Amino acid sequence: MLYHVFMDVKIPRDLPAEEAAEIIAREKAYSQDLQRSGKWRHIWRVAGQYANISIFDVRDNAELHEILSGLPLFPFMDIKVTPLLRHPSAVREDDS
Ligand SMILES: O=C(O)C[C@H]1C=CC(=O)O1
Repeated sequence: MLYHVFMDVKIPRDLPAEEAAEIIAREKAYSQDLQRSGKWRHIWRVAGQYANISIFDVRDNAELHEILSGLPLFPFMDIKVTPLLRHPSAVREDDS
């Protein structure tokens, strides 16, 4: 199943810089592993915001929840999930 996920990052200002940098480095490695696996299909920075729009291709809601709740930045993000399905007018074969 495909999911559109909006992640809005809100790192508290009083989090020590070293701790924040360590969490961000772990987040990057976690994200890149999932991108290489094909489960995290796309990630785009939202211009002007510390936020991203991502597309996940996972088995079901439970797998998506497991992945998102395992994000090192999970405690510091607002996340909105939109499940997607193929549009009946889509012509591209890879839109599913
Ligand atoms: O920077 C972000 O958008 C948050 C997060 C998502 C992947 C990653 O490496 O960082």
